[in-house]
Amino acid sequence: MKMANGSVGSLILKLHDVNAVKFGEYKLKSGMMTPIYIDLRVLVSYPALMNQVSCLIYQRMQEEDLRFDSVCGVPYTALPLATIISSKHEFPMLIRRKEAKDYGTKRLVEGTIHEGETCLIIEDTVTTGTSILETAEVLQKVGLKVTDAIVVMDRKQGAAEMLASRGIRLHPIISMFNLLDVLREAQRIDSQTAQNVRNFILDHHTFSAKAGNGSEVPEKQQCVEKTTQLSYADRAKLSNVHPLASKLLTIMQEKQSNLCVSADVTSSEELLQLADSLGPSICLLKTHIDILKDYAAAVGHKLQALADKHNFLIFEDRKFADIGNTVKHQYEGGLYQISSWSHIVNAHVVPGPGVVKGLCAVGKPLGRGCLLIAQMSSQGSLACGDYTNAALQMAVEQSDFVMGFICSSKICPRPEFIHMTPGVQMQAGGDVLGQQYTTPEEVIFNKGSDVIIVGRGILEAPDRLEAAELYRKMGWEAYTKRLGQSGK
Ligand SMILES: O=c1ccn([C@@H]2O[C@H](COP(=O)(O)O)[C@@H](O)[C@H]2O)c(=O)[nH]1
Repeated sequence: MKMANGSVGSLILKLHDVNAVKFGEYKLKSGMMTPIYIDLRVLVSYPALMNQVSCLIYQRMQEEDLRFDSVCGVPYTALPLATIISSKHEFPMLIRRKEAKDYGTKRLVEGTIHEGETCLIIEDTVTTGTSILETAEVLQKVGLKVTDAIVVMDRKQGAAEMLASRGIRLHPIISMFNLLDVLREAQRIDSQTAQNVRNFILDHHTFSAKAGNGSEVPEKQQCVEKTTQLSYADRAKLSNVHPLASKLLTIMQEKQSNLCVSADVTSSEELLQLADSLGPSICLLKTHIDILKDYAAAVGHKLQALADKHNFLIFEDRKFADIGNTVKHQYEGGLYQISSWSHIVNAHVVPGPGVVKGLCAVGKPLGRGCLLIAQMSSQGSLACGDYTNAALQMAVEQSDFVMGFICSSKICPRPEFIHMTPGVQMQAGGDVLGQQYTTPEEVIFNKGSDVIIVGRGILEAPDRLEAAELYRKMGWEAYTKRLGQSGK
């Protein structure tokens, strides 16, 4: 959330005060049962709150520098919000009728329409995003463009992804996870309630990038997608899982380790010594081979031997980011010949799908896999929002080679994808160059990721092995807690 968390935080507490946020068992419009219900219809009874929400919406328009000619609230709850904003800031407003009149003008959109102009949609709450889409389609039918929508509350169940697939950017004021954090911090809810809701949200993502629609995922499919409660072992057996992802999940289960050590050292000897000593504690060894001052071809082969000896995989954090033809050469050739020794590599999605196609041409015949960088741990990272959604879509489209993501939290409901999170230390914080740290518990338990990537937290510890074991145990405990069982 770019906005000052203070004002959003105070709004969340006030919404809770007026019973606009309810915990219990509720049925959504779609029939889906939910442990949390957001009812912003009550806002009309609280004019001061209504004004606060409208101000935050306006603030968001300014921050995002949104360009539009008119606003339209999705009927009915967002109508008064759009009206206040329109009146206060003198933006022309349009009203979408839910049903056309059968007399008079029979219009579906009221107000003066100038074909080709852009209309900004305002909505109160989104789950799937279909209400926004329906309104957008009506506006588009009368010749308007819709590129953006602002929503007060995003339940984080797939609306942003669905709308992005239809060319509409979603700008939420409050996200579900933000709401849970604020209510939990203010002791309005207990940690168990927060976790139940979090798991529910993570497990009930409604957008299927392949289907490309906002319709809710059928109940049967949802069961398969309850990733946070599926064990690594169960996920390893899924029929559509990438063979290397299956191997990694099996290793994780066998070694009770979701720890990837980031071996950011500059001498080959130290790298190999690290791989040998920490090997029993880790599921994955991450390298930056180009920081070695003394690389020789033998290093890759020795790493492979250690990976076999200790049963871990190797992940060269090369972050490919060029056109397909170039990355092919970078992956298989040059000094490092990465494809010959590294099981996993990763890529930025900025070049488009060609980067994955290029890597796949080299890596797939060798049984290698690729992670897409959907988010980054560094402060001010641009890998967020639509960019993250684009990475997700690209992964789904090339899932024969893409096995997961580098991300800060679980971003995809599909259990065949592995989520790996860097920027992990025992305590939250950061370094002077913008790295941001969260704890193993936060990453695995709260954010639903699968693998913690730890570098300096281990490398700078007085006893690296002891530190690695500590991280392994913390990561594993967070995972078993998430599963709701111990030690499985
Ligand atoms: O978003 C990202 C992507 C990659 N990294 C890499 O992970 C390690 C983190 O090292 P620490 O010492 O634990 O900070 C490092 O190799 C980065 O290149 C990342 O940090 N964030």
